[in-house]
Amino acid sequence: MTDFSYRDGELYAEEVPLQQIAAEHGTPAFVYSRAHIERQYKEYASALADQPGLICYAVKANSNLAVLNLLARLGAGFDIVSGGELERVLAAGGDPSRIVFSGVGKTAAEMQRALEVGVHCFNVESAAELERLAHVAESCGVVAPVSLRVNPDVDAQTHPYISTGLKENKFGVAIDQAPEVYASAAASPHLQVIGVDCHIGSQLTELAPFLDALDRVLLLVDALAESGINLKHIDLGGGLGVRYRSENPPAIGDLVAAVRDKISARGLQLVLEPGRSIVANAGVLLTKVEFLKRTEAHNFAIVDAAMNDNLRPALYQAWQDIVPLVPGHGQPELWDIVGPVCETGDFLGKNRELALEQGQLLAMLSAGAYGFTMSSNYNSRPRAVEILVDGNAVHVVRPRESFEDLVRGEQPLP
Ligand SMILES: Cc1ncc(COP(=O)(O)O)c(C=O)c1O
Ligand SMILES: N[C@@H](CCCC[NH3+])C(=O)O
Repeated sequence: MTDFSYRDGELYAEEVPLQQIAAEHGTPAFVYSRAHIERQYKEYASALADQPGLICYAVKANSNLAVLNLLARLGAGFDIVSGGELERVLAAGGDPSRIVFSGVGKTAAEMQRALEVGVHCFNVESAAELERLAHVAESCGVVAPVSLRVNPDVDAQTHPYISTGLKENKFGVAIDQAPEVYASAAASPHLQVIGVDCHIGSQLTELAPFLDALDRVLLLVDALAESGINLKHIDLGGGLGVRYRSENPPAIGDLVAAVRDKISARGLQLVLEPGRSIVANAGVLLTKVEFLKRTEAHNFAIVDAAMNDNLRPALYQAWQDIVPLVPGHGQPELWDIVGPVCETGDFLGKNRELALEQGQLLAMLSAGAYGFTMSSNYNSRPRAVEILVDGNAVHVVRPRESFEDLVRGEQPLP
């Protein structure tokens, strides 16, 4: 994580010591590096420089308006999965004509709004959704641009909860049923078929599953062309993994080069939907040790961040590094780093070798993706502040929720 580095024994975000941010803004706090987000996006942009297509950042990874605005200014498109994400992209200045709308359960109201603002296309995930979209388009008097998300039945070799391209997953139309669904889309006067989409999972650390899925989708593209349905683009989804611990995911450039090689002869535009690989290592979660508690079985460090701030360890047994902002003085021991939430599953890390003391500040690394966006108010805990560092500048891009925020708008019975 080059944008978060130790200098003189202290952890910095770009040019700012994280201790200073914790002192001024409190903990828990998500801190993002602008430079990191820009660099990752530009790596995709330069890999795709001579290739017509779109980089549609997956908003679910980190939907902070400042992050979206930064990406919009760099020319990004967006992959959204809800009406809420659509409004966030619009509020951040994103270009609707660069939005792809994914998700298995789009409501009629969400479809209508997306048609009103003119999204690039709907990634349709079932025959029933296609039918609904045709009705909504007809009632709005417009033609809806459609790309079918197909499920290629490929094992992405990732955690089962974030694998999406197997036939037992709920996502997409089974690839062998796709020709039939395409035929009905092509026959509708309210739909315009423009592409094909597939997304096989997240945190992929090998090229093979991407290319395997691509091969299967290209067979479909060719079969459709033979039946007179000519597609303009192929959307390969997101999913490129990052290093949390010792993973070695393919470089962005290598992934794009391998894909381009396979699609170049067909003159297709390439759409990608990266999320994690742009923002994961652009963020850390700062937290403070509230108490140390030694029991017969474990040493617990109870910190002020919890599963409501970062659900990934509880949900996927995900491992993210936890480091001190300034190294502790004592002997390192093994600690379970746990939060204040009343759940045994509320942990940020287990068996971490650290020299800890009460009041010490820690950073959970690689927390820029699926951190704040999966956070909740469970146990009526206010959500953390989000901060973006840009060189020397520190911007609070979403204030910490207050206890008052947590009760606003709710009414006791009259
Ligand atoms: C349809 C779709 N596109 C893109 C992404 C982004 O994935 P990642 O953050 O792994 O790049 C996801 C999440 O897995 C997704 O479901
Ligand atoms: N939320 C997941 C990724 C899921 C991607 C959404 N399809 C994670 O934190 O790793």
